[in-house]
Amino acid sequence: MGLLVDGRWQDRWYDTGSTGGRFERKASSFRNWITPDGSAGPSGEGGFPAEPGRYHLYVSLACPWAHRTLIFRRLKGLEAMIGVLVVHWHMGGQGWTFEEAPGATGDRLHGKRFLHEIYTTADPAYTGRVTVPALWDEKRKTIVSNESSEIIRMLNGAFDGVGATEGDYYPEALRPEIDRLNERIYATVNNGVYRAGFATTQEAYEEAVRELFASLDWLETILARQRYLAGRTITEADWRLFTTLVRFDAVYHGHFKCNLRRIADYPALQGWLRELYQRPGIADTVDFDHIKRHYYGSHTTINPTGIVPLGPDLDLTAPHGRDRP
Ligand SMILES: N[C@@H](CCC(=O)N[C@@H](CS)C(=O)NCC(=O)O)C(=O)O
Repeated sequence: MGLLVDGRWQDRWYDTGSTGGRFERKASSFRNWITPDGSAGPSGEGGFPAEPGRYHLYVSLACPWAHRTLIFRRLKGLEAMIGVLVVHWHMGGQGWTFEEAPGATGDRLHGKRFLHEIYTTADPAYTGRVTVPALWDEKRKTIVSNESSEIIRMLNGAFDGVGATEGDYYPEALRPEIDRLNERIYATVNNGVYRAGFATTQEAYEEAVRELFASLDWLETILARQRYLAGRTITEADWRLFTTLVRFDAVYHGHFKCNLRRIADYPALQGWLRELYQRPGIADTVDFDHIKRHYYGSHTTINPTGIVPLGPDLDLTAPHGRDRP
């Protein structure tokens, strides 16, 4: 685990010393947008038009943020238009690597050994963390974006004119509601599990866990009365929550000590989780082997032995019982 400083790799764990033991996630650095015609998006510069075959996603199958982008690539039928490169599940002293492993692809595009070499190809003087997902432009040889929340918006809309599957997961009419849901879910659930797991003081840990379970209780009440988070239609808000909850009982409950309750203890959340998991093509994007080995094996400050637990026995293929409008 480490980061790049002026284009040079340094092996360092997160610094929580200056923040009272709290883990604070840094903002992503590459913030350009693919748009239908290459005009500039909400941030960054223009020049990234939607073109089949031009862009590739660097992902880890373990990572919930990268998982969002794999799901949107599948939902929008972009498999033939956007390539995928999968890193090895272990994140060690050199960060993410392209070492061979079942389910990893290696760097078929550039033949690099480490993901940080992709970042320095994009920007030789890059300073910052080397994270997945990273959306690569093979034409301009740069990273378009390494911010998952923005990559899924691009995949949702930018390729519609060049043959993407129909479907809008961020429809105009529901945007205020989706934004409201995302805001709380990001802070207390998606990032909340990391704030709990990477906390280095009791106080910081407890604060994160209390907020996390208050949010899960709130989400349970929403999903007990309606099928999806924003109502009758599935939206981006559901998929963003899905990638955290599908990992919850397998890793966050044990490894990150988020153990007041399991998702299996929440009837509505569990049914909703199963329903999303059982949607066409989604189970193929979930790799529990990479997920468990990555978390338990890579975070040596939390789990020094690197032992990966055998359980739990998850049953995501059981009937979900949510066939109502
Ligand atoms: N805000 C980013 C976060 C991405 C992120 O933190 N990915 C993790 C893997 S789950 C990573 O690559 N971490 C490496 C590091 O922090 O050095 C996004 O949503 O795309």
